[in-house]
Amino acid sequence: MTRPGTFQILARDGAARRGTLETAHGTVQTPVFMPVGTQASVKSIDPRDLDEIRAQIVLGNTYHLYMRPGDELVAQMGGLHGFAAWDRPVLTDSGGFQVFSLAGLREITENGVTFRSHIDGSSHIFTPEKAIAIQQNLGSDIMMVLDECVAYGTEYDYTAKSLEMTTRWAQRCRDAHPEGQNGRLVFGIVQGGFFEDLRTRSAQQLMEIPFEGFAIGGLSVGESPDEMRQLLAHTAPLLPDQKPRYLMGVGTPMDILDGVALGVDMFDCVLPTRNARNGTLFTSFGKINIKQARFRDDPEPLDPECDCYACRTFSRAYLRHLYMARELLSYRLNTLHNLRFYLRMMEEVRDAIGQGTFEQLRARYRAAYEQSES
Ligand SMILES: O=c1[nH]cnc2cc3nc(NCCN4CCOCC4)[nH]c3cc12
Ligand SMILES: [Zn+2]
Repeated sequence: MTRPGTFQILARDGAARRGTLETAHGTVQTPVFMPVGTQASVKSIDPRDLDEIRAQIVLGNTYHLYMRPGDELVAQMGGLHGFAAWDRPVLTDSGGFQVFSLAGLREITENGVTFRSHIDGSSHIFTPEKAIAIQQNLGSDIMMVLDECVAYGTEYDYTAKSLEMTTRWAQRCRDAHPEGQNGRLVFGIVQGGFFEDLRTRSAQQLMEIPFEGFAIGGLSVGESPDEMRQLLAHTAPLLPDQKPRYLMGVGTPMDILDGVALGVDMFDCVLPTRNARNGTLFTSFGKINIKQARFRDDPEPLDPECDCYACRTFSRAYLRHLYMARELLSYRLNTLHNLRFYLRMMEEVRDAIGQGTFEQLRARYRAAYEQSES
């Protein structure tokens, strides 16, 4: 087995790269989209479904699993792989972002972030060492450092100080899980808010530390699509060419294609699974909402170009009925379809980079997604 952490670039098309990333639970073909399984489950579908739609790697959230059922219990049950019967790679976020967006009464000190549980109000602290220890208990293949994701609009001085602390925390995370330890990987996270000089400083500091990959954090936090793309265009090329680049929390189909064009290799987002549950479905002809009356007696498959179980088996009329009746099957079929849409798009992306036709692919999706706001 090739050493975990090995990242090979197989083809390039402009700044877009097609590659493979080795992990302790197998090889990941990049660019890759990671379905989000916050509480050790990708909501409403099971590991057999994930296999069928050809998901390669899923994301778990450290904060949620630490809170419930507890990382010690997950470790006892064989880590996320044993607990959730998923035998492919898992990436876990470090919990920092969720603490800032979910937990109450937070305080940030050099040692870490203290907070109150959003479930029962009990108080806790995440230090860099604790964040890594939790992810080790979860059996994560790719662990994220504990970082401070500053809110959109944070002023320069605070952002500058924060990125310095995030770098110190990153070093402590690497020290807590040295390179190569039991085949698990640790990724640094670039911060620096929306200031290009601070992004450069954060990237330069983090690249001094031997991470197996680098994430771009602090984006998709309420900024405009143009602001995100501008910061991405500045930051992605700063990161080591021979290491995977991961854009956290992104995004719409067009955000992902634009990210690939700027040299990003890994993505995660709740959009396909969250939108599935409110009836918003991604198709090769744009985004639709299945509850619209026009689908009431439509006998056609949701998306004739999609190979998922929902599109092979049922009509739009049936999918609309299930949604209007709030049948649980609606969540399952809509989720299967939306995730398959994202995963099939990534398959097309990887093929297109290999053939030098990525820009044509991007233009095709833009034609379908420009008008329906992404
Ligand atoms: O700096 C970060 N550090 C560690 N984890 C993150 C996760 C992140 N997730 C988002 N955005 C998620 C935005 N979603 C878009 C769809 O609707 C739900 C929110 N931005 C993120 C930034 C970070
Ligand atoms: Zn489908």
